Amino acid sequence: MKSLLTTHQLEARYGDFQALFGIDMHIQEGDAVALIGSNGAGKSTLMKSLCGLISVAPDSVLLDGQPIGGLPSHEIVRRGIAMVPEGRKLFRSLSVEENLRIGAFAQRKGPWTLERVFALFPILKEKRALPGTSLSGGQQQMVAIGRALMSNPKLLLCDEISLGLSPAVIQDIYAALPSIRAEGLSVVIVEQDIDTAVRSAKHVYCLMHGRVSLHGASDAVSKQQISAAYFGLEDKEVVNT
Ligand SMILES: Nc1ncnc2c1ncn2[C@@H]1O[C@H](COP(=O)(O)OP(=O)(O)OP(=O)(O)O)[C@@H](O)[C@H]1O
Repeated sequence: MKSLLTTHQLEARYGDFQALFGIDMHIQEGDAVALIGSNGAGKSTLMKSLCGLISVAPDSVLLDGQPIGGLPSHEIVRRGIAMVPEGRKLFRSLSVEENLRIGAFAQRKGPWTLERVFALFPILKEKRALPGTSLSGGQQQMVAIGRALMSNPKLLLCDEISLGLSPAVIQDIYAALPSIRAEGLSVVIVEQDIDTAVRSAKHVYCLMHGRVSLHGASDAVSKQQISAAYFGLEDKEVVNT
C-alpha cells in the first residue's frame, strides 16, 4: 500500500511546555489507525499538529511526500486532511445543512456531496433546516463527520467521536465507518475506549507522555501490551507492522 502521511521526529509545544517528542507515525492509503493513550498523553496535540492547528516544523509532517508541517489549516484542508474536532464545534447560528455546506469550502473534487452525507446519515436530511446545535449529541456528531467529509479528504482525523454519547449511539456512529472508508479514505480515530479503537482499526498507536509507547497491527497487539503501553512501559514496542 502507498504511504499517505508520515511524521518524522515530530515535536509540538505550547509555549515552553513540550507536549510531543519525536513522534514517528506512518499512515498508508486506505488505512484505519487508532490513536489511544490516557488523558494528557498528547493525542489531541498530535491531531492538531497534523491539521495545522499547532505550528510544527515543516518536514516533520509529510502528506504524499510533501512537507505540510505548520501550514495554515485551510491550506491543509485543501491538500486533503479534514478533522472532526473533539466536542464537534458546530456553528451555532447555522442550520444542519449550512454546517455541512461549510465543509465544502475547499472545493476538492470527490464522491462526497450533501446528498451522499444525507444517504449516510438520513436523520440529517430530515433535520436539515434546524439549527445544528438543536440536535442530539449523536446527531451533532454526525453533522461534524459529514462536514469533514464534505471537503472530500484523503485523510479524516476523528478526535474522540464517542465522547459523551451512549453506547447505542456510539455503535451507530461506528457503523458508518466502513461506508466512509469504502473509497479508500484513510482515517485516524482518537478513542478513549480501547476495545472500540482496536476493533475499528487496522493499526494502533499508543501515546504516553508525548511519545509513542506502542504501535503495531491491531490484530497483533495483545491486551497486555496495550495496557502496558497505556499505563507505563519503559521501552518502545513495535509489533508486526
Ligand atoms: N492549550 C494548551 N496549553 C498548554 N498545555 C496544553 C494545551 N493543550 C494541551 N496541553 C497539555 O499538553 C499535553 C497533551 O495534551 P492533549 O490534550 O494533547 O492530550 P490528550 O491525550 O488528547 O488528552 P485527553 O484525552 O484528555 O484529551 C497535556 O499535558 C496537556 O495538559
